[in-house]
Amino acid sequence: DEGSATATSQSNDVEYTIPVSIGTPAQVLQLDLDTGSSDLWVFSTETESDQVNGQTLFDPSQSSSASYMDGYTWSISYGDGSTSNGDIYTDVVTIGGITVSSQAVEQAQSVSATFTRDSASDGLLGMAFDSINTAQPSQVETFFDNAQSSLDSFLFTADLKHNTDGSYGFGYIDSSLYTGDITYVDVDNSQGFWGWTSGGYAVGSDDYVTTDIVGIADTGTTLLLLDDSIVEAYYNEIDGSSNSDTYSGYVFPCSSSVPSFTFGVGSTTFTIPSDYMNTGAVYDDDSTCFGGLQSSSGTGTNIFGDVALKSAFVVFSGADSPTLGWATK
Ligand SMILES: CN(C)c1ccc(C(=O)NN)cc1
Repeated sequence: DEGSATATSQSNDVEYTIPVSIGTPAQVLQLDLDTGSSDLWVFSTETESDQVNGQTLFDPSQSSSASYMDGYTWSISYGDGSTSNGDIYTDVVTIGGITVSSQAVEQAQSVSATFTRDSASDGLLGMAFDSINTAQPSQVETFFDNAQSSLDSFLFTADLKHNTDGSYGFGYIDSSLYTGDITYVDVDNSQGFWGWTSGGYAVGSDDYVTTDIVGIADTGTTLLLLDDSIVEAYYNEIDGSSNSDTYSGYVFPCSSSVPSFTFGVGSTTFTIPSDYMNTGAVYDDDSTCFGGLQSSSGTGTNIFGDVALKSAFVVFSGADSPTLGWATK
């Protein structure tokens, strides 16, 4: 099978959600497809009511195909400190026309305030590797893994876009979505992520710096998070920029010009346009803008999040030796 789903940009590309159909009759939830985690979890009728804020709730009692996984629980924490936990049902799940008849659907019984505040997302669709799934007493498989036998090719693609809707493809590569060749790089999934190594970077039109940048491709992280040395070199080029305690990151006057950012992919490079590198004004001062590139020292892992991914057409190829493909668009 081959399928695709619209990736809806939420709140100026903070996250991208896709419609996911769960249960019989179908209950459709908007989930954040997240290549940086491996739990499929949903807001549910089991979620503490004071932690719900407009999200659509999955109701397993209304699904004739839901089956309780007795004794199973899950509990996850993300790089930004967000957490959620609960119990687990299996049910039929369909995404972009691809159906998994018995998918573990983790029910949130409790979520942290960051998830409560995120009213645009009814949960997460983890698409990293099974080794980091948090289910107990034994791990459950991702939708991608469960769908492998029905996908024409064992891969999914991400075509995320700036301030507009893009798409995720499942089981095939839509050649109309990119230009030129796809450059494939090796993936190190030993930590459960789509880990890869970029060969270097350039700030604006400055010289390219050859240096290995070991990171992960993470659709569930908004920003590009890199080593302090690179981040400092970047903000040195923006007048009036500073690393703000108030806003927990690099900010600059919205009137300042902002350079593009180039990163290496195999023997080629990708350039993130200047306007992707400015996420806009901070919440309480419309003359202060927040940068799309921030330090990775908080998470300890370099993360090629949406700011980087939306500059390319990206293939997540999940064979035994997984690879990442990158193409311009
Ligand atoms: C609070 N929310 C919506 C989050 C969504 C995704 C993540 C994440 O680290 N994904 N790789 C963290 C938090």
